[in-house]
Amino acid sequence: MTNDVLVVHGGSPLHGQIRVRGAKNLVSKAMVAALLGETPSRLYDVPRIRDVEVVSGLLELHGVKVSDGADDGELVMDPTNVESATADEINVHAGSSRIPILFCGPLLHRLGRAFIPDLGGCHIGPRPIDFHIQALRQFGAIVDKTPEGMHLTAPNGLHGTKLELPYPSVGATEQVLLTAVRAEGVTELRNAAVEPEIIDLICVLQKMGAIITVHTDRVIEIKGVPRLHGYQHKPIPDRIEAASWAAAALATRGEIEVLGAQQADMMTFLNVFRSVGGQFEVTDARATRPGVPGTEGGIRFWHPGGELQAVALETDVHPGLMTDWQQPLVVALTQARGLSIVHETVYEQRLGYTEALGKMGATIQVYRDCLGGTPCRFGRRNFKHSAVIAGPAKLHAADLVIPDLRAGFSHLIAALAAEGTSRVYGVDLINRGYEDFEGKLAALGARSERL
Ligand SMILES: CC(=O)N[C@H]1[C@@H](OP(=O)(O)OP(=O)(O)OC[C@H]2O[C@@H](n3ccc(=O)[nH]c3=O)[C@H](O)[C@@H]2O)O[C@H](CO)[C@@H](O)[C@@H]1O
Ligand SMILES: C=C(OP(=O)(O)O)C(=O)O
Repeated sequence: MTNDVLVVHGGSPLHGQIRVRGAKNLVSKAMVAALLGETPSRLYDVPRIRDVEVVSGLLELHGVKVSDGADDGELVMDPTNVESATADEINVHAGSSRIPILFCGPLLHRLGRAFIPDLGGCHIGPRPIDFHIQALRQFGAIVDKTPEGMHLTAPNGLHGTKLELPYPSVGATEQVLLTAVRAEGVTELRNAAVEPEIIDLICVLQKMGAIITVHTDRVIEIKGVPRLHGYQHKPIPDRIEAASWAAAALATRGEIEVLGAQQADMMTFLNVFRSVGGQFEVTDARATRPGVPGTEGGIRFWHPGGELQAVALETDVHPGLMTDWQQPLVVALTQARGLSIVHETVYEQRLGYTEALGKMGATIQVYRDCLGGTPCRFGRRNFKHSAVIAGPAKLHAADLVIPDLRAGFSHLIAALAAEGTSRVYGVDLINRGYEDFEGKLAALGARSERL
């Protein structure tokens, strides 16, 4: 049995090189897409994270054979037996991830019915699924909600439709894509999410035989096709993990090269990183002579010495600043001189973790008002979704309990930046989205051990 507590001896800069693999928020969706194909799919550079295990388990319950390919990180998914699977124990996956909701369309296409257990994922707000259900109903699904989950049928099949999302939700956009690709007729989705992970999922679906057009202004058009085949795909790298390590370099006054990190997907983050006073260099991949391996590209992030500067920032849908970058960045902002303002506009309860940073010596005040540029959906309601961070603060060690994935990583960074020895409880949650983070910490010279 593993002990879920990491003892972190903080106060030393992190230095070194680590590598990020395929993005958690693409890989899990690409795995679901494999269900839509009639032949096996291959995904490369898949990270060993808990969410991949959960989705593998779900696919297997539905009759997809999931196995490792010849290369490290290669996953082969063979969906040829889906029609004969019983999926009896689907409820064991209740609460473990948000991905089950994306099985609706693929299962309705293949089996004409689906059961979706209660969802999990990070507790960062109520996370309703009303857009998903509305969209599925518009495609022709009958959705019956019970206390254990959702039962769906499509007695007359699924048909293309015109939809407009009330907010450009990533999950609801993926729901529409995964349903529309094999629905009869054309689907037009307005106010769609256009995160790089969505575009990469569209690439996967196109490789499978789908016909999808991404228009300007968040409009996506999908022409349904009767059948799809398997794909081979190397996912976009994990830009959330890359930014998390970048923030760790800044908060600990260190230097980390993140191999695999891609500038184009991180532009907004890089602008903030530079505005705070962090420095980075994009190290492009270089080929060498034939027969000699080239070097892999990435981004090197470092603290240049001296003081960091306070900034005002607002999270938003793409191309805005990702909400998942917010928590690691805030730890770095505790070290910046002046008052930083953070307005979280994507999730209404994603600042709760700042309380623990306060116990470590950070000065952070949270507000219900929309501080910063634009009023958001959460203004004048009871959500503490803005924060003012006064720095620089001297962080000291503390006992911390990890509340969710990104907040967990930010607690870890805070413990690494703080003087003294912290105990971080519930650290296994970080494995949900960060591959071998303990190995990477060791490679960067961090001093930590399991209790
Ligand atoms: C596994 C995965 O990819 N997770 C990411 C995905 O989550 P996820 O897909 O769950 O996030 P969404 O983009 O759907 O959520 C954005 C906002 O829309 C709201 N909403 C969403 C659906 C719905 O039916 N009704 C509704 O009101 C949510 O409560 C939230 O306030 O995108 C988020 C926003 O980039 C990221 O933080 C998560 O890391
Ligand atoms: C919120 C996140 O993930 P999930 O949607 O899987 O809970 C995240 O990756 O930070």
